[in-house]
Amino acid sequence: MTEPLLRIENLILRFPDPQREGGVLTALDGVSLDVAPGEILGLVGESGSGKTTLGKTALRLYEPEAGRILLHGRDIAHLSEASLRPHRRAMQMVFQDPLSSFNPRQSIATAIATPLLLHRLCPKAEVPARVLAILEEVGLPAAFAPRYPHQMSGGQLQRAAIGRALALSPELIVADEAVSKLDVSVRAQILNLLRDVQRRANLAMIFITHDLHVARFLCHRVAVMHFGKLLEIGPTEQVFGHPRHDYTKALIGTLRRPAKEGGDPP
Ligand SMILES: Nc1ncnc2c1ncn2[C@@H]1O[C@H](COP(=O)(O)OP(=O)(O)OP(=O)(O)O)[C@@H](O)[C@H]1O
Repeated sequence: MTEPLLRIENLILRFPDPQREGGVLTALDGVSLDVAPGEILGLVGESGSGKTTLGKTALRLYEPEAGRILLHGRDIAHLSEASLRPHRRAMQMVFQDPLSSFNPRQSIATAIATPLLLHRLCPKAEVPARVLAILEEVGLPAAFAPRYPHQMSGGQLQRAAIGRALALSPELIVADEAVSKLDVSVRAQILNLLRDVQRRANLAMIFITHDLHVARFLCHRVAVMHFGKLLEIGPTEQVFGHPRHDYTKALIGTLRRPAKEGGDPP
């Protein structure tokens, strides 16, 4: 078996409970999983089940209370910010709302160039050409380079956000509801783009979604979360075709029901 790129063991993370003074809310309750190089792992489950918290903790945007986060076998769960720095480049996140993930006063070219310069990934003189190559990779013509975030559509901005993450040649991307705010017509294009770039770069991806159609389309394996626990994990067709838990069965049952009028499109 391939060495996992990322191995998560018994992660526990609690937040203060806003409903009960002094109370805590267990967002991650002993979660363990592996992500192989080049694998897309879907994280599904209802709102509040802990998907985003797990994605952010895997990237060490949160520090877990207990458990291990092994990146290439090295435990990064409790590293200091300074010790984490060399690992940060390898792990990138793409968020749901691309507009709020860009600085409104920075052009797209600057937004992509800044991390390239910060991480000294290419000589300064080559940065403009590298930015254009990245834009092309994500399907944006060079004319977009000088544009500002408010001058672009949601789909175009999400392309730029994917480009900005790819610029750092990461090994793992956590995509958190990366297509759920986009128009249905654009959603398929961005999903195809994610799949193409993932294949080209043999990237590993944790793809967080509440949309089971999307998970089925994109992911090699799927993990189902419920109240901070990982209920089941397996190859996508196995989880969808032969769910083990009643909760997963119920969740998947909703796939077969027609979409409610006015509800989210598939
Ligand atoms: N920064 C935070 N501070 C306090 N509580 C939080 C924080 N982030 C998440 N929580 C709580 O932790 C639990 C898990 O939230 P999380 O956002 O990880 O779930 P999710 O499955 O990603 O939900 P959604 O699909 O709505 O984004 C929820 O009860 C949430 O209210």
